[in-house]
Amino acid sequence: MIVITEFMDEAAVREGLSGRDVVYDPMLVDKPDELAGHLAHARALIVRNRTQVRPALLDLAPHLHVVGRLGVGLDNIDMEACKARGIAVCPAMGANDDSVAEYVIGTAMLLLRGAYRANADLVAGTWPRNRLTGREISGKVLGLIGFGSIARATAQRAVALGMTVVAYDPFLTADSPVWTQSWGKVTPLSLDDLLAGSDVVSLHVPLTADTRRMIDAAAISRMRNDAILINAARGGVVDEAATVAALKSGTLGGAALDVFETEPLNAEAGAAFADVPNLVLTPHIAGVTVESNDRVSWLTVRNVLDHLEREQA
Ligand SMILES: O=C(O)[C@H](O)COP(=O)(O)O
Repeated sequence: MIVITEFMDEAAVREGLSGRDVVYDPMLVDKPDELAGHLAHARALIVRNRTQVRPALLDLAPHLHVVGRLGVGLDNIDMEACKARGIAVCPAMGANDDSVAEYVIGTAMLLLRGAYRANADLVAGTWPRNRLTGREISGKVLGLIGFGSIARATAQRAVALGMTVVAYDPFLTADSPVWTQSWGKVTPLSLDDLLAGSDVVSLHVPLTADTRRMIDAAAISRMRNDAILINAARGGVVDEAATVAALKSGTLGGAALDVFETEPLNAEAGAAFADVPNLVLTPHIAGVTVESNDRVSWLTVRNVLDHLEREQA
């Protein structure tokens, strides 16, 4: 049986998994008893970021061979526990790169320009033309924290728009070939230099013990007062309270937060973000577009079926 606990492209389920024994319920993640019943028969499990694939879940799935991840973040999956039980984990590598890259560029342009802030004024009949003289993205410095494939897709777009791109990635040496791409160069920098010199800082790191709260009040204080911070990586990498405080005091120019320490953000946690200036909030959709959902879903179907077929051979 293939058990799918969160939403995916329905055509990929219907056509890609036709003839298979499949349980597909986009809300199954929120029905633990039902999920436990299905896990007893599961040979494959397909999840997004909410299903916690921890030992407690794995104990309920004695026949599990493979976990298909409809995305690339693996912080909801205990990789060691899966490895110890011989369960393969297949992330949808590369399939949502373009979606996240477009989100980063889109929110950077939106926040630099400030052009979204006029509706109430225009409706009220005022004409705040001078106040809304925003900034261009061309000529600005984009600082990428982490330089994996999503960051590279973002850098390519930024270079095409006339930005200078710098990046901090402790896993890459200064002589790595990745800094010179066919579309241009990216300059490796220390984290401090990147924070101090970037107009837009975007995060592209997984959530680990090393990256938790890496953008805290001290890191934000190193950034320019007019800088834009974009977190489409994972909540927990950015200190939310420090970001809100900096936006309110004007020591940070703007922020786009797509991911949060607690997801889904409930009304109580959400209240902390009410009336914060120059803040764009989105519900973890940077990696989810119509197109990426299609790519991610079909890639995951292929990954899971390939794995099950290899096991049977
Ligand atoms: O990790 C990812 O790739 C993104 O967060 C998208 O995955 P999700 O749809 O499971 O959130």
